[in-house]
Amino acid sequence: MEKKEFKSESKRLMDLMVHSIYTNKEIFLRELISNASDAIDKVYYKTLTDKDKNFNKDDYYIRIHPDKDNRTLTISDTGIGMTEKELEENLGIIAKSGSNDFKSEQEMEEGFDIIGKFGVGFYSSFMVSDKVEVETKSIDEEQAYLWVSEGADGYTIEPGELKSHGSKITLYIKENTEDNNYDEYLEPYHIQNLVEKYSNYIRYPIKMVTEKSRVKEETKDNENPEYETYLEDDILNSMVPIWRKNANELTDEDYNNFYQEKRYGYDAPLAHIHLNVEGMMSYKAILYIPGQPPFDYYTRDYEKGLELYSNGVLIMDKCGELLPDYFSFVKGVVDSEDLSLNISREMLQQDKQLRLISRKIDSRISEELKKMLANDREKYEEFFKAFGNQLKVGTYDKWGQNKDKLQDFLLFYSSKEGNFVTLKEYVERMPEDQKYIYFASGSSVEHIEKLPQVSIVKNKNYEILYLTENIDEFVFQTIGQYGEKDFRSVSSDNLGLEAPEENEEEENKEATEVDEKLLEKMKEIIGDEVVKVKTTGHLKDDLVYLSTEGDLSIEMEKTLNSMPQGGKVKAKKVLEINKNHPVYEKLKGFYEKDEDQLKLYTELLYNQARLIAGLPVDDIVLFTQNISKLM
Ligand SMILES: Nc1ncnc2c1ncn2[C@@H]1O[C@H](COP(=O)(O)OP(=O)(O)OP(=O)(O)O)[C@@H](O)[C@H]1O
Repeated sequence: MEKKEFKSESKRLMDLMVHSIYTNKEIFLRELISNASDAIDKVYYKTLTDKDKNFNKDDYYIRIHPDKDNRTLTISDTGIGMTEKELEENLGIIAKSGSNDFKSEQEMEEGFDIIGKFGVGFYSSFMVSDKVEVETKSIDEEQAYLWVSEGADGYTIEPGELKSHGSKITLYIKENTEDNNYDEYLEPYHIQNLVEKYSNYIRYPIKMVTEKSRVKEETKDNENPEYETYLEDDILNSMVPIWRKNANELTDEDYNNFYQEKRYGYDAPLAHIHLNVEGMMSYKAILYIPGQPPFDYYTRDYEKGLELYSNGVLIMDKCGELLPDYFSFVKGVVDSEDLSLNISREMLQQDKQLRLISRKIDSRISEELKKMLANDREKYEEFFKAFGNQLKVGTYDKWGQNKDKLQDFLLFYSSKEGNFVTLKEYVERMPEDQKYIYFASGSSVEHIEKLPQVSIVKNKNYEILYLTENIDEFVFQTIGQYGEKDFRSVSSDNLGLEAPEENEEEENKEATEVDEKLLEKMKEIIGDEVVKVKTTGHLKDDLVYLSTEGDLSIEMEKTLNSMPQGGKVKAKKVLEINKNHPVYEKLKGFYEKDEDQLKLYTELLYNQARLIAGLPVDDIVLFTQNISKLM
């Protein structure tokens, strides 16, 4: 029989599983049970939407069967099964391309937590097995198939023997090693514990035949009664959905386990919200704020939404209408008795009841975040690191219609304390004479810190917000004003600062005729790339920088021009020169006496300023030749 190869990335992942450094191997059972439960959900849904099919509750269950003699553990379900093509597509490739992102071998060795980040579902079974068989029959096909793999080498598919739809996964459990006791995955009591820990709220019965002991009926009146063992089919899980329970019956661990079981994320959630609403519209919901963004979160592939149940029946696994875009990271379930089972996507959009729920959800998430920001700053910063960009997008999205709501959730890095502050905190501690909320943009905090124009504002003892994300300046532009204070870039040609005291005299006698002519000449040399060349008395050691006139900053210019359809926008750049620097005196000396030197110096200064601003130098060879000339 032909052996097929896994697609290359799957092969790597498989290798990783087989030689797993991941200590939490037991999660394989949760993954397989969740897949089984999803497969039954799919049949259930099919029967609800297809009048010819009936769903008989007793026919749907998951069965676990450990067999110590053969060292196998079997997990079977009566779900939808897979066709041959689906087997190939689902188990031959890792559909979740995010797993492809896992980095170098070295990172793998260092314990790069790929499972924590992406989840590996079915493949996790190779952490505990030498060989895995999947026998499956699709509800839509007569023929069953058997998929077999011993790991990274590949897999085979041949006809199987199952007669009714569903899947049967057989794991050939590894032998014990020094570090790992694989035997326990064949122990019924251990399996029972794992199911309770990870899969307790799976909605279908998880059955296992267990051996029990009892007093023999005929000896029960004896002084020393005899015992006998017998087999009983047990249901291992409680099945009552967690959202139907009272919040006070549940612990954080229960909520976290449910989150894991539902595979909302593979991390621990930062917070959960349990809603139990009675009234015009009655519903229950559990919402989570995850700890980490899913691998595809900031891509187009990410689909927001909550699971929507109608009285315990899953009707949609990602109902986007329930969440505003700015909270698209939230995961969870909503279950309402008042929703119709046959609700369609189109109807959902206009559904008043759903809008009622979504408004409530929106306000509860806001409340939760406010609480976190006020009471647990560390956690909030962790949250913001993960999802802050989404809140920023939300602030400027839709013409800023949600800015008032979202602006207080934003954090920015502050020059003052070297940590993150809110706009409120910034404005509240502004000195009285400070006119603006100052910000500086650049690729990193380290880069921004060194900008000449930053030192100007810092010397005044004013706090500066450091913006390192492309979107940041657009957010400020959308917010416009905070606490009646305007935002002002430190690269603006008008910083609203008093003239430096020690230079006051200098400042006043400014702009002699020579100065003016010199600056005009320099502007002429540089050409249209700048709108002006001017002097500044605010710089200490630095010689030049580029400021801008008007609303469009250099950072915005970069961002806009890097977009796929980005046109050629141009910020109105101003070359600012430190008039107290000896080089400025030199320039004055060159004026009218040595035009070539003036040209050389001007071009060098302009290009230096471009480099400081993170802009490319047009003719880098000429630039270096010019430096060489001076040297
Ligand atoms: N017991 C099963 N019955 C039917 N289909 C299954 C079963 N197990 C897995 N599959 C199919 O194989 C696919 C891949 O499973 P896998 O566990 O690797 O990822 P997933 O469940 O899609 O993702 P994740 O585990 O990250 O949520 C599933 O999406 C499903 O279509």
